[in-house]
Amino acid sequence: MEHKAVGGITFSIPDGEFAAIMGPSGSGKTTLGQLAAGLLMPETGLVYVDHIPTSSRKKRFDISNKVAYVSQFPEHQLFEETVFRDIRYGLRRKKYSEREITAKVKDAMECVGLSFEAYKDRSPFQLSGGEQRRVALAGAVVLEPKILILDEPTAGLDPLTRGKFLALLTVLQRTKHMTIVCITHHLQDALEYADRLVILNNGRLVYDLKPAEIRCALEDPAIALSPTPLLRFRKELESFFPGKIDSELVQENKLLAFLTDRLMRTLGDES
Ligand SMILES: Nc1ncnc2c1ncn2[C@@H]1O[C@H](COP(=O)(O)OP(=O)(O)OP(=O)(O)O)[C@@H](O)[C@H]1O
Repeated sequence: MEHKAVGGITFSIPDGEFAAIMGPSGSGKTTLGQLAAGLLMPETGLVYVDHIPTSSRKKRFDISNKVAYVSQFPEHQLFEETVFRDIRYGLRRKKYSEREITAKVKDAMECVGLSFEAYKDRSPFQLSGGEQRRVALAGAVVLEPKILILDEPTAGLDPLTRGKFLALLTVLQRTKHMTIVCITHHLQDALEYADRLVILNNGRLVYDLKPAEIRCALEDPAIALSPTPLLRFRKELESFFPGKIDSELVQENKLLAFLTDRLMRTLGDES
C-alpha cells in the first residue's frame, strides 16, 4: 500500500520568522523540513524557497546558497578530520581568501559558543553530542543562509545547553534576520522561542498558530499535545484570577512578571 509521508499542506513562512514544526513521531516533520530545504522533491505540488521553486534544476545553486539544513543526527553531517575543516567545508565553492575563511569560521564558532582556539583542531568525532550539534550549526551559520532549518536541534542536550542553544537561534534571527524553522518535540521551547507553531498529524497540517493560541490545540483530543508544567500552572492560576490571565502568558518570563505584579499589589494593599 502506498504511504504518503505528507500531503495537502499549504503554508508559507515569511522572512525573519521563527517557526516551530511540531507533531507526534512519524507525523511528517522531517519530511516537511527536507522538502523545505530542497533536499526532497514533492511528487505533486510545489515548494518555493524565496520565490524559487525547489524543482528548478537551474536554480539549485541559488537555493543551496539561501538555505542551510541541520539534520536530526548532526554526527552524520560531520566528516572532516578537524572541527575547523568541517565548518569551512561549505565555503569551499566561494572565492574567499584563507584569511577570510579563518575569520568566518572563527565568527561562526563563537556565534554558537565554541571557542575557536580550544576546538578548531579537535576531531569532530571526539566531541559530545551537544558539541557536535554546535559544530553542525556553525557549519550552517558560516554560510550566512537566509533560511536555517533545524531538525530537533536540542535533542539530547541538557536543559541549560538547550536554553542557550535556543537563545542563540533567536539571536541569529534578530541580528542576521534569519528565518528559522525548528522541528521540535518540546512544546515549552516552541512557546518560549517561536513566533509561530505549525503542528502536523498524520502528514497533514492540523494547526498553524501563534504561541498565545495554543489552548485550542491542547483541547483537541485528535492530537497528542500534552500541556507543559507551565501551562498546567497557568490553568491553576486561572481559577484564582478568573478572566485576568492573558492568553499571551505562555512564556515563563511573562507569567513570572504577572505573578510578581500581583504579589506586589497584594503586599501594597496589606501595608
Ligand atoms: N525514506 C522513507 N521511505 C518511506 N517512508 C518514509 C521515509 N522517510 C519517512 N517515511 C515515513 O514517513 C512518515 C513521516 O516520517 P518523518 O520522518 O517525516 O516523521 P517525523 O514527524 O519527523 O518523525 P520523528 O518525530 O519520529 O522524527 C513516517 O510514517 C515514516 O515512516
